[in-house]
Amino acid sequence: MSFQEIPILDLQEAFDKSTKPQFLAKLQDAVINVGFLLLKNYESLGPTKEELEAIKQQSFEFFALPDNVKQQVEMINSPHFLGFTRLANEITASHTDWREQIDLATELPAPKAGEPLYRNIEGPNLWPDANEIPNFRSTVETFITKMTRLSNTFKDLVAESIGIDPKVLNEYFKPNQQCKMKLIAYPDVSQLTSTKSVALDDTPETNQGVGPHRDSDLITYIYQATEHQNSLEVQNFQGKWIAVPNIAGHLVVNNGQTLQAITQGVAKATIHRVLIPEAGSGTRISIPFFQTIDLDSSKAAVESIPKEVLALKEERDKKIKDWGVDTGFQFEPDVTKEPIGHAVFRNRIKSHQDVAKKWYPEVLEQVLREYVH
Ligand SMILES: O=C(O)CCC(=O)C(=O)O
Ligand SMILES: [Fe+2]
Repeated sequence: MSFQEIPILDLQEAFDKSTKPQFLAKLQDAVINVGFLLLKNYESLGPTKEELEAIKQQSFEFFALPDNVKQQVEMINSPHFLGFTRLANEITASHTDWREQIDLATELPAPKAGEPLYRNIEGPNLWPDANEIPNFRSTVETFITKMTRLSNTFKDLVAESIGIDPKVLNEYFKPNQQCKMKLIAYPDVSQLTSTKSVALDDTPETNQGVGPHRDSDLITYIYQATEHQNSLEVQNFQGKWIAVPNIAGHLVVNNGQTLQAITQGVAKATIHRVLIPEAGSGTRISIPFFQTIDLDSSKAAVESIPKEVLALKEERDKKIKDWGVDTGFQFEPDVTKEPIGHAVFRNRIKSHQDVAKKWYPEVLEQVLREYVH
């Protein structure tokens, strides 16, 4: 039977010699057989309770800003796919996502002319007007700093749990590695009655906050900031949707396709989705942080994975094959052909076609030819 619940891990167990083996065993099982876990007791590296509360407050403030203020930082103004996406203007799995969001990242300069196009994934943020929301930038930057620190340690533990020397993983990173994040607001269904879908002729009857997808990054860390339950769901390998419990102080951690690719498929990038919050439950705020690797990396998968670990992967995949469940089209990285940035860039183009039309019309055309709705 495929997983029926999301395992909970206590990060402090990793820092005590007597509990580390059991921590790594639980982590290995989560990474190979689930693709998701809940993480607690991470404050020594990650954000504190107060810092989480602060970013939640800034999210509410940001989404409450007048439309014209939010639209000053609309993603269409950024060749780096950073900035605000208005409600119902994003597509996943051929349907409208009933959410609004702002994409933010480690503050980096834009690439120079002549560099590969995909390096435009990196660049400066579009910060909302500080007169309107004065504490926004500093709160976001603190959050990025803390999450970067936590994720740097956590990826080493993930590597260790599947028998990879963490030093090998470090070769996929560069100094000042970009990390990305989003503040997302999912209005509850009662707030969506007069809203029109921008991208497609769709209605909230799809119940799609965000459609089924795999993340394309290395590892994602999600802070479910409001108390909504039964919103974020994970598809187990028999096709059953399992709700990710929302427990105060626990971060959701999940594998992305990059981790899957560089671990020879040992780590599974599990499909997940978000449902529209129930009427009267209020707007759901969620804050995912995406740990990414050097876009220029063409380094193939790690070779030095122990046989016992590869055997666990085979065992899992054999069952998935028998169950016959997998869905969704996405550009999957194939580092033997192109640097990882190639696939990441094309996934951004597919998700934000209006931005792509303005900045990369030719690549958009290619992407649309390869991708059938
Ligand atoms: O809203 C959430 O909790 C998760 C969102 C998500 O899966 C994503 O943006 O990739
Ligand atoms: Fe996701």
